[in-house]
Amino acid sequence: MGPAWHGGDPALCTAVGSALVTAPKTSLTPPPGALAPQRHPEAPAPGEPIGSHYDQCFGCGTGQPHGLHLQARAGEGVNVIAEFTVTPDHQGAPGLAHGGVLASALDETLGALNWMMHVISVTGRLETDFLRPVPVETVLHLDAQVRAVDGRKIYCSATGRIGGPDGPLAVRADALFIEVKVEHFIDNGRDEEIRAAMEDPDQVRRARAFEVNP
Ligand SMILES: CCCCCCCCCCCC(=O)SCCNC(=O)CCNC(=O)[C@H](O)C(C)(C)COP(=O)(O)OP(=O)(O)OC[C@H]1O[C@@H](n2cnc3c(N)ncnc32)[C@H](O)[C@@H]1OP(=O)(O)O
Repeated sequence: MGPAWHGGDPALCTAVGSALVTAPKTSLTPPPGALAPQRHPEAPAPGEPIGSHYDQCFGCGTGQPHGLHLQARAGEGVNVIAEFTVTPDHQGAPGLAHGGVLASALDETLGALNWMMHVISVTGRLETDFLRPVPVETVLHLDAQVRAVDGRKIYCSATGRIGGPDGPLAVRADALFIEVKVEHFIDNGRDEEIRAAMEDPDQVRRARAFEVNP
């Protein structure tokens, strides 16, 4: 039997060895009817730090010893700004950051946009361009913004520059985040961590802040 083409369109499918990889269900370009993003009235003020959403998060958790310890701040629009210092723990090639770590930094910065809209969303798709090598001890200046919203789909982009906020572009990403309910985590997370999170008043407060979305 031949491959089942995605949506009947052969151009959307790629055969890789004996496996079949279907192209993404949605483009990263917002459709014509998509709406401009709205900054939530209770979003943090411009420049205000956006706290960690979970202290064990690899991207932003203060209690995560192996994490990136990214600290994002609210931007003026529906955007956030963050800095990430590449350490020897983050190497791929000698003296250079691992691409997956840089993608994580972009992903985490994009995730912090949740606070600007008071929406809980998770990464559905993340497309990353690596434009320059990023040496150890570099401070990567990250900027993420929402471009458009279409129902549960949040179209967003992020950049990482070296040497300063206006420095050379080293990495960039376009992403599609999908809005979810808090049950997404409760239903899918390992019981042990879910129980601990639900017994932590700070964690419950953070989850409730996300849920308020008039
Ligand atoms: C407490 C505070 C915590 C706050 C937590 C904040 C965390 C931030 C952390 C940083 C960000 C992360 O790393 S988050 C972790 C990494 N991501 C994940 O684990 C997500 C794993 N994936 C999933 O759970 C699922 O696939 C979802 C939730 C993304 C979507 O599933 P679903 O809810 O059933 O929705 P579904 O109908 O499939 O999709 C809805 C629409 O989106 C489109 N869509 C879905 N996936 C894709 C995709 N990959 N590429 C293109 N398009 C897609 C569909 O075509 C559809 O379009 P249409 O038909 O409507 O047009």
